[in-house]
Amino acid sequence: MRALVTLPTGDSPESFPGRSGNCSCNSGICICRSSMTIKYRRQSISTRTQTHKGVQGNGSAEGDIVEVDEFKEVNEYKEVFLTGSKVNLALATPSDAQQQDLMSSAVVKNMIAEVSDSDEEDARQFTLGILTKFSEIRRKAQQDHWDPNPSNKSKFAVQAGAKMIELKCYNDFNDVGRVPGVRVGDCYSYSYELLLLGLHRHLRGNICHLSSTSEAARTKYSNLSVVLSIIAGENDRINGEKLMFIGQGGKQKQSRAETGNLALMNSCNLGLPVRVIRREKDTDSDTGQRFTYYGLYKVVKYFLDSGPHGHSVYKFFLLREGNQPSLETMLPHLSPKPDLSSAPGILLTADISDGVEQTPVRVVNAVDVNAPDTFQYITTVVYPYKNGSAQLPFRAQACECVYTCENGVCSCVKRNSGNVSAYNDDGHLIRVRNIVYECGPLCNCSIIACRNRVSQKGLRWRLEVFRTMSKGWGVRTLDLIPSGSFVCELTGELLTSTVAAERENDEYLFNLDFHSNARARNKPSSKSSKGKPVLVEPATDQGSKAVHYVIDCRLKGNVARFINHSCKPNLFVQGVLHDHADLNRGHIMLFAGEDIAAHTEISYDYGYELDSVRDIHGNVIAKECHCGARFCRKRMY
Ligand SMILES: C[S@@+](CC[C@H](N)C(=O)[O-])C[C@H]1O[C@@H](n2cnc3c(N)ncnc32)[C@H](O)[C@@H]1O
Repeated sequence: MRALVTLPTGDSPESFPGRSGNCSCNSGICICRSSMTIKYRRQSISTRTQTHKGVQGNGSAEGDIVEVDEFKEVNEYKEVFLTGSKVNLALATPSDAQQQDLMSSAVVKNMIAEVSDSDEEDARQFTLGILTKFSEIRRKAQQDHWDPNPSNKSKFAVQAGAKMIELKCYNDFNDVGRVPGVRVGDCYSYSYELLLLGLHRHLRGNICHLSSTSEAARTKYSNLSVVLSIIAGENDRINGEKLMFIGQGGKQKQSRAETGNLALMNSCNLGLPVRVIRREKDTDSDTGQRFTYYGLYKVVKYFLDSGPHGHSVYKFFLLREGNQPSLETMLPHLSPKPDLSSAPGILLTADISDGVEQTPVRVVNAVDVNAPDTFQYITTVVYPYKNGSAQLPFRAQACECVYTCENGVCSCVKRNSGNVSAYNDDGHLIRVRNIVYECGPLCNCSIIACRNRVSQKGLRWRLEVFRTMSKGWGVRTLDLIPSGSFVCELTGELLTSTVAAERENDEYLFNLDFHSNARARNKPSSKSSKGKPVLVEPATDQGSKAVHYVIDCRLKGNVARFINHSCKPNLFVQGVLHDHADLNRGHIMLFAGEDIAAHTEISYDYGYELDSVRDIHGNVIAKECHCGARFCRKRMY
């Protein structure tokens, strides 16, 4: 069935659809089903407005650091899963007998917090909420105090981290075991992120431990200091399930059995799990490094050995615990050249684009024996042919800029509403617009250096097509994608709706709804359901008779053809013009609506209205939705 790609319907800041929650929005009308959802929606409005210039409707100026109540959504999750009675994360105080067990190295059960699926989902949302808020405050600080020196970027993280702590927007989970909401394979760029999530509570030290005088140590761990987490760096040898970790000290003198080393010895003797985070160099990361959560390990032995600085050091040998997602599937970079024959049913192809994309797109199946249907992989939209030539849309206007394009100078940038670029200096879309004008093939500026060409440079993030349990194929990201980043275009054959109606299979048809949006825009007095005026787009050079267009990506398409619908999507659609000027045929670009953790399925709202699909007799056709979102509508249409 044909999906209506939900296009932005106004330049009002609330139209950042990745966070639309329980609202279904179409053609400027949003229906929100509960007051709670409306509240969430309002919160996402206010957090997004941080990057806007001028005074917002709620009276807060653009430069304001977010107010405390904007963190309510995050803190509400926190209340539910951290302090609510539903989830018992805290271990009960052990009886004497239990303490004996602890002391005799018995495996401590319950250390991997047993959390139900729905509570885990709450915890996940809480976790992602923290990351999103942190990145929003950090980006805002960076934008306000622009500093061209990349090595100074960390100071904005420090400011943002301090602000998050001041606002009490962090996870205060402070115990041994798994942190709910954090998943194996999650990647981070900043040590502040680890701290705010409660994953590793030290900004510099590699061993994070509970002190022996802490409440938890006194009640659960026999007055012993025990380790919560360690960061394994370059000197530590990690081979998937096995880790040789070098303890503290050993630089100036022999390392001693104290502080972190002692806590690791205690964890070993008590048989307690330790969270392991791997630190690696990563040139793609803002900080030049990446932290990846590898899961829970147990210290199985320790010994004194010669260290890299000539003094003896304590070395700890750790083994990964069972019952955790396998590292091979969660961390594909562990096996850069996967051997297809050794993993039948898991890795089907290392690159479904067959080299056409600059970043390979893997296909994996851990569910059944199916493989994706064959299709032609294309990176740009294909236009229909008539009388032997492609029916190309109107020519785009071009700028005369030399090298790069700046606000107030470039004629393409100026075509955007407000006369300013839609992107910030990091190339993130600042907010959703009716349409974004980028520079194009006729422009004079440099294809590489121009900052107004964000969505035409192909795939940047590692995406993976995977077999879902109930939705066929889906797409997940293998990288953390920051909010506002361009993810991919939806390519396919561009057809008129009349031609598309004759196509047999309509599962991969996407309506381009620019026309109805344009109609809404042409009524200056029209109001969205929230009472905000819909902004009027400047007059366009499109023809008087608008045609409805549809993209069919079944036979020709790209990775976007596998992206599923969600009632709480993490992507949103932004129409972009760069190589032509026809508003009815804008490029369908997908952007991240929030920080998307690695290994998360990516999704957008297909935009169906319920009961809008009928058979030839007029009977409603319903299709179940399996997006699994907390407030799923239960039906796609
Ligand atoms: C464009 S395709 C998406 C990729 C598709 N899952 C596949 O296997 O190729 C759209 C189809 O995917 C399925 N789908 C997408 N999102 C879904 C959801 N939330 N619940 C159930 N099915 C979904 C529906 O069958 C829909 O018609």
